[in-house]
Amino acid sequence: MEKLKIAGGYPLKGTVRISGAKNSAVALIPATILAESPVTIEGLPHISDVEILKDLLEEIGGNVSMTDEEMTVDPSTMISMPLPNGKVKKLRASYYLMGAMLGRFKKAVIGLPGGCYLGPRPIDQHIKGFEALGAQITNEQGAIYLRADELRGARIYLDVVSVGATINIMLAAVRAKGRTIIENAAKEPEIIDVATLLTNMGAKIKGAGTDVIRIDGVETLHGCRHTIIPDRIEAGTYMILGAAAGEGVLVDNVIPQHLESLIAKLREMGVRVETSDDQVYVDGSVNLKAVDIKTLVYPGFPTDLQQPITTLLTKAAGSSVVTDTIYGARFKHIDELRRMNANIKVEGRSAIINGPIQLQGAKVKASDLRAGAALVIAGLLAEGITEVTGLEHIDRGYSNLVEKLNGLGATVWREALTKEELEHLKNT
Ligand SMILES: CC(=O)N[C@H]1[C@@H](OP(=O)(O)OP(=O)(O)OC[C@H]2O[C@@H](n3ccc(=O)[nH]c3=O)[C@H](O)[C@@H]2O)O[C@H](CO)[C@@H](O)[C@@H]1O
Ligand SMILES: C=C(OP(=O)(O)O)C(=O)O
Repeated sequence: MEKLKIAGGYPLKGTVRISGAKNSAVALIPATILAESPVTIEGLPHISDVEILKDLLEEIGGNVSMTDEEMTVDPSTMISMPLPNGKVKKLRASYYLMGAMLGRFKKAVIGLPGGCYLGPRPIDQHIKGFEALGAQITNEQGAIYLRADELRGARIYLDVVSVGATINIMLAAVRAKGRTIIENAAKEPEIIDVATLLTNMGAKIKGAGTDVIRIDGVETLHGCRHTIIPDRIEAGTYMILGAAAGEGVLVDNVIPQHLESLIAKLREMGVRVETSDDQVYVDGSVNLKAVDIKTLVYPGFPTDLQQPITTLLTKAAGSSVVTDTIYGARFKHIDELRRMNANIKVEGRSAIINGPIQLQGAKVKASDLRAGAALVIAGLLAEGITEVTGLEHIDRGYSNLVEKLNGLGATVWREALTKEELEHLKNT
């Protein structure tokens, strides 16, 4: 096991290229199960979630080859192998295997998913959707059993706007008989990306990216080639980093429209942000103003950037309130930021940040993926050396992090944990 060491205080400058979107990749890879000939996905990020999903597709008999950022999946040899335990537990998105395997095989057994602990992460809306399509579902000893004699299109109203449920229902419905209508659907760019792949595979989907999606089921789907969208959360993280410690950071391979809520907030704080077709330039060498932020479904401010922007707000003059309406317990990073001298308190679903404060290097632990991003930004801003453990979370979602940061002029490196540190981590 390793830790990340960061020598803080160096100004960041230069260009960083954004990788393919994790939250698309984790749905696109399971979606390949639905085809009957090889599917190639280009531009995948180097992250552990992609590796684990590749292994899971192989476990169910798929033939998967991967070269750098390109994965080709031949799903023709796959079988409906039960996956009650093991790697499915390692990531939240293994729940997309439910929709994809149900669509292709009309049955699936999938262990209840893991992923970052952000408070309760129910899947009742996914289950409601599958049931509406005609599946019988039981929960036995921590695994979900799904079976259908046939899947029939249905009208499904989501009680909460959920990215996961929207995609999962779409995956099952593309091979159901007749028309499915998902109402109150989520509108995130990753949903459009998955719908684009499915459409290239021969599915008939209209309305992805709006709150009503219509799907006309088809008998079979075929292989195709698909290029993934850039990761708006990775891009947002580097934009925040540029605003925190940057003297001109150019974020390349990004769709600026996906980040309008963040761009608006950075400008409100006084940061200079310029956009072009596929780049965003951020100059943070200004005095920052406090702002209030509320996370919302897309196109609102993303919950996945709530933790990183909290670190930036420690540098802003005044009192900022950050409220997470999606995951109200996504505040595990706050105690760690306090250890670094931040003045933040949590009240209910909100963090109240008082600044400006000079952060100090410390030994901190990432409890989840975006907490990790928040602590890395803090380390870059802090005086002295910061050591971040819990890298297994960061590795789920940030492709080539050390190389990208050092490319911007940071001094960051990975080091093996000592025996004492390993022992200490086991006991905390
Ligand atoms: C709307 C939103 O911001 N979604 C984010 C959420 O997606 P993720 O897919 O995890 O969450 P959903 O979009 O599915 O859920 C949104 C909200 O609905 C609730 N819910 C969801 C499904 C369900 O069956 N029942 C239910 O009550 C969740 O608890 C949550 O409060 O986290 C991902 C990883 O951090 C982000 O990439 C997504 O952008
Ligand atoms: C929490 C995240 O991922 P997951 O839902 O896959 O745990 C995230 O992408 O911020």
